[in-house]
Amino acid sequence: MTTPATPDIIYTKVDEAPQLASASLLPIIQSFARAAGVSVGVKDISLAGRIIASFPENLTPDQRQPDDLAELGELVKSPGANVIKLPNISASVPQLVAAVKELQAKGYAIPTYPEDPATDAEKSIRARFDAIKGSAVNPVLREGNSDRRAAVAVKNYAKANPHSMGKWAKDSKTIVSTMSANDFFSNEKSIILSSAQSGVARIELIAPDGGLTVLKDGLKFTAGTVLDATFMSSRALDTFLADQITATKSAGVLFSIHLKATMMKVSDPIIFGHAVRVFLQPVFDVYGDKMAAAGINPNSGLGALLDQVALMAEATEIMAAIDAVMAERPPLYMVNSDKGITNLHVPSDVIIDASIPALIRAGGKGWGPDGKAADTNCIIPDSSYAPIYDESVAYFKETGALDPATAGTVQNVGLMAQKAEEYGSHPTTFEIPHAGMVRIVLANGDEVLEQTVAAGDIWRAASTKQAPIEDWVQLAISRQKAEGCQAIFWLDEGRAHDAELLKYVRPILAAAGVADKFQILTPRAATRLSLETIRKGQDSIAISGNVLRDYLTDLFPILELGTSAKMLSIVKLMNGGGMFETGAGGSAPKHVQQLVQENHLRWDSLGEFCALGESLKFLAETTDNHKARILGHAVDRATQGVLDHNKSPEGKVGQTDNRASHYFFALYWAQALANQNEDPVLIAHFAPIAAALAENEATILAELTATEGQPADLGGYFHTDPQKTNAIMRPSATMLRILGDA
Ligand SMILES: NC(=O)C1=CN([C@@H]2O[C@H](COP(=O)(O)OP(=O)(O)OC[C@H]3O[C@@H](n4cnc5c(N)ncnc54)[C@H](OP(=O)(O)O)[C@@H]3O)[C@@H](O)[C@H]2O)C=CC1
Ligand SMILES: O=C(O)CCC(=O)C(=O)O
Ligand SMILES: [Mg+2]
Repeated sequence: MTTPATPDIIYTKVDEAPQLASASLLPIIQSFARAAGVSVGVKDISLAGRIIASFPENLTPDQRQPDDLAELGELVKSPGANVIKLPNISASVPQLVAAVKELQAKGYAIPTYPEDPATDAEKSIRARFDAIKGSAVNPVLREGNSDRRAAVAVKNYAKANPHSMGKWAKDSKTIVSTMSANDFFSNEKSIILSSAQSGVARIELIAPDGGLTVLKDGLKFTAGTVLDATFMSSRALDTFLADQITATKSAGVLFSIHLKATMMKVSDPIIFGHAVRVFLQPVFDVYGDKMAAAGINPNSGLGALLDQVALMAEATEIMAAIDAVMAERPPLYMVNSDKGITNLHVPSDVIIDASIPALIRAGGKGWGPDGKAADTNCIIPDSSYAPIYDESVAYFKETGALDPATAGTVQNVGLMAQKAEEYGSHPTTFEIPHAGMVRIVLANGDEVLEQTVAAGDIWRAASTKQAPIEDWVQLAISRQKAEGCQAIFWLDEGRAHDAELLKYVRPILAAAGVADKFQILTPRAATRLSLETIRKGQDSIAISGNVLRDYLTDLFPILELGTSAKMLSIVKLMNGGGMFETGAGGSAPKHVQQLVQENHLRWDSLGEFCALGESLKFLAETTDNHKARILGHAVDRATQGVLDHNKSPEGKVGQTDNRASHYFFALYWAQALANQNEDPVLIAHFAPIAAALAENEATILAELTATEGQPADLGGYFHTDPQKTNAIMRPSATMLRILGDA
């Protein structure tokens, strides 16, 4: 038996809006690529696909599917990798439970998610679900550091067509609140491992009576790794949250908590659970035991809590107690005020990297329960990165909103390779079961990074390997050289982890003779300087660790471009391949709701266009395929065409939507291929296609929009029906015929 050859380019099947967009765009890409002898394959990394792949023994042979994520995880380590990665769902428990329910209803005998696994069988099922939960995809694929920026054409378009910005009032009551002690930032310790210390290590918790619990065994560390350990005190967290409830109420603003329960999939759902519990403290004081016995876990959010309380014998009594407490509390920042969905309903609804920039873009306003915009207390318990938002809020209060028509740009070079800083993985985060001392015991017996902890504290270790750090600094040097602009390492010498990173950064810059081209500033100071720089119309490169990479590549794009969906996001894989992430944002669940209600998809595929162009040019470079190069340059011209002619999707029925935007992309792409003069075969192939697409514009657009305004049936949410999705996303028979797909 022969194994099929790996396609030249791998496109990813994901979820929600980007997957709907792919149902329209990918066949266009495949049809164009085929003409140039380039194959584009698909790997399924959707939440439903990953669940199905995890339980083969429960499924019939035709329901089973291979573990595409594992295959891709291997592929990205090979020099030939060329992957276009779209944003996928990083599932919270409520999303995971909903996806399983949908699959079960479709006849897939997937086990139910065990909230409280008791038997060995349940524990093993739970372990499989835990591997699917949270940011389970990106950390596996990101075998390289991150280069995210707005393509020049995209930035110029944003300047010429500035998006709306809310006004900042000098007396805005919006603030950022964070802990001042006993959090991850203040408790952090960090070391660089020597070669004697490398090898197998374990994490132990020692009780005051000497009893020893091994929290984790069999860890493997390489020499040169930066290893950190820190913890957040649960008692300090609860006191902080209770104080914030009081302070928010007296300030008369909205209460909001901003976390990253997806990437920080162990620590942040626990912190979120503390917020739910402290907000409803009087209810938990009276009914906590009964609620726990009914299987309620506040970490899953207020939404799940209310659903489960409704099933309890004491439902009426407890609901009345909840209503009474809520009436006394400050108003909550809302996810959807029409539907009564609060900030505390679902741990993954409010995701810090997107939520705070959206609020800053709106002039410091969040949505309240009355459906009106209001000033907000943005609560970010850990103080490691809260200063960037605090400083942004302070800066805009002082100087007014940024003007996207004149602002320069902040690009990002992010330390991301090989799960740097454990962002997105977290095999070494624990909710501490009893008081004692946690320490890491290294291969040579050294006991390091000791922390004294109490029951309930959230302790975590994070490691960052030497090779990715060195690669990141080199990437920063080459990006600064290419741009010639300001470049800042966002590192705080006073923070344990950053101080260790600087032990690598400074000598590499000095050896390359470029130390004078870079500044090293704390995140707060770097925020201020970068905002001042772009306000003057100049550019800056933010060189940051993994968490700030995530935060900054939403913050600046949302201010400069209106959304991070338009970003160019390149992952230069360390073993030589390339991964091209589309945009820097997520999977826009709101866009799916709109499609289902009125068959209009406002997802903008500009991120996909940018990634596709880069992927084709990279293929041309690595395989010396000149047709791929022509195809790639033509993609850039098509993207420019979509921008120049204002053919990006807009929000309302009757305006251009995703499908119509793809028609124009195909038209401009075909025209660019017909009008080049390097490859006659491509000209001969694409000239008639370009002509037919242009001649039939009115017919195609009419076919694409015929059912706009009416509800659309996708036959599912997490696992949509392929035929139904195809019918909705490719409704133009004329276009299918021209592309040879009918
Ligand atoms: N790389 C990845 O795989 C990532 C995955 N995620 C996942 O995505 C999901 C949703 O995350 P969330 O934080 O809500 O953020 P999203 O980025 O999905 O959505 C925030 C808002 O940004 C706008 N937006 C995002 N992408 C586009 C686009 N292509 N075109 C137009 N507008 C866009 C939309 O605004 P409007 O409503 O105004 O149109 C949207 O409501 C989660 O499951 C999360 O885990 C999140 C980040 C990255
Ligand atoms: O993987 C995730 O959950 C989100 C990733 C993300 O937000 C980013 O990398 O910008
Ligand atoms: Mg992000």
